Amino acid sequence: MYGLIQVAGIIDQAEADLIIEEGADWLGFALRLPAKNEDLSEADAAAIVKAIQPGNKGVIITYLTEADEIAAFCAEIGVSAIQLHGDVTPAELSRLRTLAPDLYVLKSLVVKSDNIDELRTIVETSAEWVDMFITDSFNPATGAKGATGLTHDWSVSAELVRISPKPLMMAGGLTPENVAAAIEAVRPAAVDAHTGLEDKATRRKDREKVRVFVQEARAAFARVAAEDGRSAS
Ligand SMILES: O=C(O)c1ccccc1NCC(=O)[C@H](O)[C@H](O)COP(=O)(O)O
Repeated sequence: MYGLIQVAGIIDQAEADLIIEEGADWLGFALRLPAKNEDLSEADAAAIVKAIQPGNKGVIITYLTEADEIAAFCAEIGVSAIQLHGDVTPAELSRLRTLAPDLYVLKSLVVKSDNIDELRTIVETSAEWVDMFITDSFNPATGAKGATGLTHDWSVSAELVRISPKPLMMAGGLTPENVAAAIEAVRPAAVDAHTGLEDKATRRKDREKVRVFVQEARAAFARVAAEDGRSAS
């Protein structure tokens, strides 16, 4: 899987439609967060997921950590992919693989100023049960691990791409302006953005920002694929 584009933080059906119309692949729904500050209800997320056509995919983004609860929640919402942002142990990831063998599992690697060794260990101990890793940014001021709008040290993401046996999605402060440089520097299999695609006043996705983000990402993936002698999906 190479050249995938995810847009996260879907608020409603109109936003999901806009993102698909502008060419993104996967839609991320942030649900069951620790701060309980979800942007939409679980019922609304389930209805949007149900309407997604083959070729696109709905992904739950969550802090759940228990395999039984994760598998049951995915079945309830009707998704076939989950992005785990909490501290899920390798044992729970292994149990999740047994409980839901067809579920596509993304595991976050939250980059801080000094935690590369910890992230390397997560990759080594979890890769067997993960389909894709996602690097993201930590905000030391708030403790937030996602939707921070902050970039992190891209050399850390690039190192994780090099050592991971599984593909890596890159996130954290990506925008239409920096996504091409990020893909060229880090060489991830996929990219994800949330706040960098929002209109600052309304906090809703801005069609032009989504359009340019997708165009810039697709062009950069194609350039990197050509350089590396592989084909972009
Ligand atoms: O998207 C959220 O609302 C969210 C909330 C809490 C944890 C993670 C969350 N999202 C994970 C993502 O995939 C975001 O798109 C990613 O953090 C990038 O966000 P941004 O830096 O705003 O582009």
